[in-house]
Amino acid sequence: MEVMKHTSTFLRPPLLTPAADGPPLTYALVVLNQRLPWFAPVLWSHATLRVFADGGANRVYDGMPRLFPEQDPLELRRRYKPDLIRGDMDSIRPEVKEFYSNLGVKIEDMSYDQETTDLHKCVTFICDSTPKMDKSNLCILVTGALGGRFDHEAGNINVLYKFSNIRIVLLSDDCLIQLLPRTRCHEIHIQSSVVGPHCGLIPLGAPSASTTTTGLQWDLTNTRMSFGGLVSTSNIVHEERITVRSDSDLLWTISIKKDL
Ligand SMILES: Nc1ncnc2c1ncn2[C@@H]1O[C@H](COP(=O)(O)OP(=O)(O)OP(=O)(O)O)[C@@H](O)[C@H]1O
Ligand SMILES: Cc1ncc(C[n+]2csc(CCO)c2C)c(N)n1
Repeated sequence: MEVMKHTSTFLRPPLLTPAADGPPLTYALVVLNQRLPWFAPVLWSHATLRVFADGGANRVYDGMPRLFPEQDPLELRRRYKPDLIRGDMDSIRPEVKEFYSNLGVKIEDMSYDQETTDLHKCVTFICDSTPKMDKSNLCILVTGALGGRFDHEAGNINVLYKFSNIRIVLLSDDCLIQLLPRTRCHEIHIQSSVVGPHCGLIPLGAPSASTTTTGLQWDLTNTRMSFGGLVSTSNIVHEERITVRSDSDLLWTISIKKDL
């Protein structure tokens, strides 16, 4: 079975990122409508495509001047200009919409679609603008995806399952989540300066009859996992390299260090 490697190098400034830490990935950033994390500028500098989901535009407009209080707010807002604003446009403020529109940013009102979330709409755009052969190197980073309203959180996690062939990382201030598809063996390289030690493995889509891990304090060996049975929470990374193999798709979560 093919090995899929995972790293969190996107949380370190690009200049500090070692070249051979993992597969060379192309990053896209989606900003959702929750408070901008303080490491958003680092994610921004890794990304080659940046999309604001509806009210996510307000969060960058308000949040960047808050993160850099000594800098000119107008200059900051011009610098952190997205490639697209997409969504059903019920949350972006009129003056924010006007500001980005005047900068020439395309603003796509998709209010005709009340079946899919704004995150789904943004991920669809990123996939559509990435050539098929490059999709295996694509990694979509999503800020504001966790915490807050539980229906939104569940909807955001559902996007991981809907696009299970794409690397998508959901981020909050405190942790990140990604899907480990059952079709691969997984090697997770821990950058202990930015993530850990708390982690978890969660069989959210379906129970697992057999999951095996290495590198964790509480490793699993052909273990059954399910809701109502065992779910691995508050586990601890013990080694720099974690391996996971399962007969079911699993959610991997790891804490983000407070002071990177
Ligand atoms: N509290 C939250 N927790 C997690 N994700 C959120 C939260 N609020 C917004 N999001 C994410 O940001 C996206 C954009 O949110 P926004 O509020 O702009 O539009 P919306 O989806 O129409 O929300 P609402 O249901 O509040 O009208 C949402 O689709 C969701 O993915
Ligand atoms: C069963 C069901 N539940 C909720 C919605 C509502 N909804 C789901 S995604 C979305 C867009 C949010 O920007 C909205 C309004 C629906 N369509 N179907």
